[in-house]
Amino acid sequence: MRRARLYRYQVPMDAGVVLRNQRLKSRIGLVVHLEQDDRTGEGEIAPLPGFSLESIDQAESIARLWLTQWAGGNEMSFDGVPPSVAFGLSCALAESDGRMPMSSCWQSVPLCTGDPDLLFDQLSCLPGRKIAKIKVGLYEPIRDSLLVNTLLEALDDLHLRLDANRAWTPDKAASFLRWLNPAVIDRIDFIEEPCGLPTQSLAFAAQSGIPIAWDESSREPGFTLEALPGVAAVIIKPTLTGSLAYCQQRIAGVHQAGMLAVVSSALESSLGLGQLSGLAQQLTPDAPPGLDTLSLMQAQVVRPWPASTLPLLDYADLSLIGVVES
Ligand SMILES: O=C(O)CCC(=O)c1ccccc1C(=O)O
Ligand SMILES: [Mg+2]
Repeated sequence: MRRARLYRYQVPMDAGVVLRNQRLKSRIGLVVHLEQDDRTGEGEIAPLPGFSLESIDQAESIARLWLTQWAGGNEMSFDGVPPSVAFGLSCALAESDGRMPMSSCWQSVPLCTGDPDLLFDQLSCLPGRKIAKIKVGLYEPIRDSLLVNTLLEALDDLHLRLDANRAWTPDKAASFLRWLNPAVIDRIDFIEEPCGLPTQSLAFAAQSGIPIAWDESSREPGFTLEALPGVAAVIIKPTLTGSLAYCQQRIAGVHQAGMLAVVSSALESSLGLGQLSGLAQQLTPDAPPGLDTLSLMQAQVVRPWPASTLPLLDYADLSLIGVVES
């Protein structure tokens, strides 16, 4: 017996969540619940506006077609299925086949908003190497340098990941560097996409000695996985990448090229974040994932993230939008 249920959730976001210059008022996604005889599996399909090429409505109709075929007993593939749909469906399938790693540590690199006291609290919960992430490039570069200096000078075992999301011109990147304390530079693990163009980011890495990581670039056509000088890591956002098998293959490729693969959130709900946590534990044990985005939402969905105090939406709180069975 195969049965699939498809649900839609809508969760309000915190007022300040802006993605690519567009305010994200609420997060809309799908939850798929599969049953195969006595085994079940769940997955989340949540295309991210401004990042995913597929819309939520397109994702929904493709998921429906796929699930109808699956429930009819067909052997299924993810060829041509958009990334968010392929990722969510493949996670649900892997769970129902017992192939999905379950999270046991629920770890994430904390996203630091600039309040050092808050960061100290978050870091005290992290076992092992102290590492946090800061978004840069939103204000003047000097403000970013001074914040990085302050945090790294205050905590001598802290390491930082920075994320500029391509915000800097080469001039701005240079002024960031000018105000940075040279003594703390070696505790910046990497900066994601400092400049508008990949070639400018590579030049920044060479000039500054700060390793860079590819995020946006790694999902652009024509990108090749190679460890260019100064490139330390590749960010993998599974919802923007594809099926579980494809993400695994991608991560293996990053490792083979000699770089760090870092699993990261595309603002999934607590359900998807929990699965990403388990995947990261299994596939990238040496690189703590970037999953600290749940606090941008006002509720959790179906499965709780243990440390979160947000209210939990149950299946009864979601809209059931489809059931297919064999
Ligand atoms: O990577 C993380 O630590 C958090 C996730 C994150 O930064 C992010 C989440 C959604 C869309 C874009 C981004 C980004 O990399 O800027
Ligand atoms: Mg980024």
